Amino acid sequence: MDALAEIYAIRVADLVVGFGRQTVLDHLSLDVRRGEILGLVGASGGGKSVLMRTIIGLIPKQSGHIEVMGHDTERGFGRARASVAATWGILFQQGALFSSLTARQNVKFPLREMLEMSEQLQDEIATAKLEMVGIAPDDWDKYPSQLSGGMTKRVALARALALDPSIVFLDEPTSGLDPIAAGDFDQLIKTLQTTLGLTVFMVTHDLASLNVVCDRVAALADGKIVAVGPMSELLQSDHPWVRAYFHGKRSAMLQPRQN
Ligand SMILES: Nc1ncnc2c1ncn2[C@@H]1O[C@H](COP(=O)(O)OP(=O)(O)OP(=O)(O)O)[C@@H](O)[C@H]1O
Repeated sequence: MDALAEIYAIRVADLVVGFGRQTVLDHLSLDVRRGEILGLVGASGGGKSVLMRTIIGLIPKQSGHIEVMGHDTERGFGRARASVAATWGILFQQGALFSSLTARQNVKFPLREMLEMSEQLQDEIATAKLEMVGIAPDDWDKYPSQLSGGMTKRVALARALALDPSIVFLDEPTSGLDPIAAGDFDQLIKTLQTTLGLTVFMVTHDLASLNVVCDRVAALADGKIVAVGPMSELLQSDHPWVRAYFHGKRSAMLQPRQN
């Protein structure tokens, strides 16, 4: 493995992705360091989900280069591709739990699909993951419709962690949660980063999450990453979109009002 692959979990270089005549990502480059929590911000419809989905291979790229944990994601299908895919877990925007399966069965699902192991071992791993994300035993056999929004996100996170990935992709993990539940979820992500050494790639509009949990923040505008660095640096950025995002009317509302 080359020296850069030891530093970076994800390397995206000169990536172009589009649909028909629309170019969404226009020669975009971004490196995500191993073990960091990277927050991705950008305008609605700006291409954050497209970037995430292209990295994990759900959307084809037109050109450019993507490497995950030192592997070119394009090279080799079958076994090699499966081993790359097993290095990440994904929490989609809508939680996306299977509604006909209980919390525990949802977490068992990837174990059953990807590994050969006894039912008992699947149960043990699933319950360990549910405990890790703070779901109490009374809730393990509930169906998604019986769980709160915050619990659903936690179960979805437990499922994303089922195969012990080294990277997790989170698409707006705190959307729809009240500020207390969102703060608890942020804390959980931070704890998992430190205890498991996870690399976290997180799309979010949540200013508090960006400020509290992200080691670095990347801003996507006009199909490119226009600024990347710790939040303190992003706040100093001269880029017009980044300035508008962090210093616009809504973020100003976070400051106490001067009467
Ligand atoms: N499968 C697809 N086919 C065609 N167009 C698509 C597809 N997926 C996304 N797009 C288009 O790509 C653009 C970027 O969408 P994307 O979902 O990445 O935005 P986003 O930055 O995640 O927005 P939001 O913050 O609102 O979730 C949009 O114009 C969208 O319509």
